[in-house]
Amino acid sequence: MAAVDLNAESLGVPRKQLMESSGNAVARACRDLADPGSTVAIVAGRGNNGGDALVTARFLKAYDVTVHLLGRPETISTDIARENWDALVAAEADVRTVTDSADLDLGDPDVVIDAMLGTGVTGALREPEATAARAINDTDATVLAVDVPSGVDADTGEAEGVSVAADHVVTFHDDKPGLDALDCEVTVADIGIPDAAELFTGPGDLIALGRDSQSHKGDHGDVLVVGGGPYTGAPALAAQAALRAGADLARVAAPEHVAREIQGYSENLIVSGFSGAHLTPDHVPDLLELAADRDVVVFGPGLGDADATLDAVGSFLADFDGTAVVDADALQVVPEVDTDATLICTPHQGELQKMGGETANDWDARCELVRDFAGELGHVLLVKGAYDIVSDGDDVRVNRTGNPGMTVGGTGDVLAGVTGALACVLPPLDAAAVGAYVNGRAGDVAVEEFGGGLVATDVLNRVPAGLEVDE
Ligand SMILES: NC(=O)C1=CN([C@@H]2O[C@H](COP(=O)(O)OP(=O)(O)OC[C@H]3O[C@@H](n4cnc5c(N)ncnc54)[C@H](O)[C@@H]3O)[C@@H](O)[C@H]2O)[C@@H](O)CC1
Ligand SMILES: [K+]
Repeated sequence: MAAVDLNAESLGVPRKQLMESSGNAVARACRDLADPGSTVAIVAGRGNNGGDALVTARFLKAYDVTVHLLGRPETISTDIARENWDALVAAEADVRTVTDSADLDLGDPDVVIDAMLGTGVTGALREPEATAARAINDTDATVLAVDVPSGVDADTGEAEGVSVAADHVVTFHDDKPGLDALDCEVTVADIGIPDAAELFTGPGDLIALGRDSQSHKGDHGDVLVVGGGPYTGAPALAAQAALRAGADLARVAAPEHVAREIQGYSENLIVSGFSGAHLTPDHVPDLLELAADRDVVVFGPGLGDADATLDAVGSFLADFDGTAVVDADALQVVPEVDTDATLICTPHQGELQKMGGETANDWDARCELVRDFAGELGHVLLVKGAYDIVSDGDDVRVNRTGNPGMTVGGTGDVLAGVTGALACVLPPLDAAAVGAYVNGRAGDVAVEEFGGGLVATDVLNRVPAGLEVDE
């Protein structure tokens, strides 16, 4: 939800606007439950759940409303909730602060609006919320909960201690799985979050990458790039991109002549050479062994399409059961392979067609075709284009970052490496979507700097900027 929020904000729909819609939706539900003139007690916590109900208070002019804030106003935890509190105070609404739960006096209201805690709850209710929950449950009032009954876990429907027993819940944007288990009426309110905030990748998608300050070397991934043969730069680009995207280690396995050259490019990479000019089935047992201890393998950059190479790709994938990003010539092998591996395939339109995938001019149809084909393959697809389409056969995400300057050779290798690094720390669909987003953003930063004439290393070196969360 935090990701969707930030994406909505980047689309011009800020959180405070969502809070206004949420509060309004709760007021609507309250009007359905009680006639004008009824008494309404709002019990508000200090987070955004409370903030929603502070908005509700403004929308219930025809009712006799009292707001009980649990805690001192200075401890309200978000700016938008505090602004809504200040607005009630400025308007001389009937507001009270409760610092000692023993002082909470709800009276005998017709409706209690429970806005103590929503999705931000952790663990059992503390004081004064626990006592307040009992007080709410002890009234004869109809209890209307905001988003989730306070104390209840929105995902499981369970509570660690006391929780509010609600008659009705107005929940926002989407059904919460935990609410199905409760004995109360649930209304899902549309609060104006654009569908685009979920379909299109955005800054919110980077939240999942937040690093733990206690993290150790190796926590962020060890990536193996298998590539090179007719092309030498591609595997080096992919491996360096993996490092730029946060992997702790990047290794390359390539034919000896490529391995020697790569070692010359970058001291940051670990390189293993194998005999001959290109990959052949003879190399597969060693590669499988090398791959077994890695988090993710990026397979394909610069491998070429010699028959023996494609045979080797097939036999590698047939025996591999880890996670791999498959790119370039290796892609055409995927539809024929029966594998237990988790694959993220990164074709452009031409490669998609070579794999047997179809495309359409109509945008929606194109997304549907990618979803169906991903489902058929049983793997994640990231189809590159002006808009990148990502699907696991179920969900579809679309990425709009990037620019025409990125059609230059090598940017696809950078994307494969970035996606490989992200697949070490994110589920495959997210890794593909965030990979496309970050790679495109890196290209956007590069084009802003150079104006045009981009080369792949420009994009590669701006991957860290692509990963930066805007404040
Ligand atoms: N897109 C969204 O996510 C939207 C969310 N909205 C509202 O925002 C809510 C989430 O807001 P927040 O993230 O601020 O979280 P909450 O308001 O649910 O709770 C946060 C507060 O609860 C305290 N707290 C946590 N666990 C506690 C416990 N066991 N006992 C006592 N206090 C505890 C925290 O210290 C913090 O002050 C949603 O439930 C919803 O009502 C809406 O404003 C609209 C949009
Ligand atoms: K609540």
